Amino acid sequence: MTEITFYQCFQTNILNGTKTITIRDASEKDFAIGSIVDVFTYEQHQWFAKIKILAITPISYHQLNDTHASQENMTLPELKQVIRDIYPNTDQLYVIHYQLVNEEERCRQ
Ligand SMILES: CC(=O)Nc1ccn([C@@H]2O[C@H](CO)[C@@H](O)[C@H]2O)c(=O)n1
Repeated sequence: MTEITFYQCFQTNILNGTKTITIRDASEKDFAIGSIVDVFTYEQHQWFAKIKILAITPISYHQLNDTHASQENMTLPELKQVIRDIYPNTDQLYVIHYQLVNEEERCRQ
């Protein structure tokens, strides 16, 4: 998998580095660790960044804690609500840690 989409409302937090994880279901758990992935908005499919996949860790919904919330730049209740809205019937989730790839790093490829 070489691309990922995010809801447009998260674009600012991804670009300013305050959101450093995303939590997805099994359909999006198969990124290669260390790979660089193009990031698009979900709504318009507009490219806005490249990220490097650092780690992918299984987690169940009830294990979500304040650390995950702060890595999402949300409160825990906000995060749990967002995840329930996106994945209403899924308990098995995956935390994807990523790092924004800047221009310099991109040119070193
Ligand atoms: C657009 C699409 O296909 N799917 C998703 C799925 C999740 N997310 C965000 O990841 C975090 C945890 O789920 C929260 O910040 C979510 O809003 C997203 O932006 N887009």
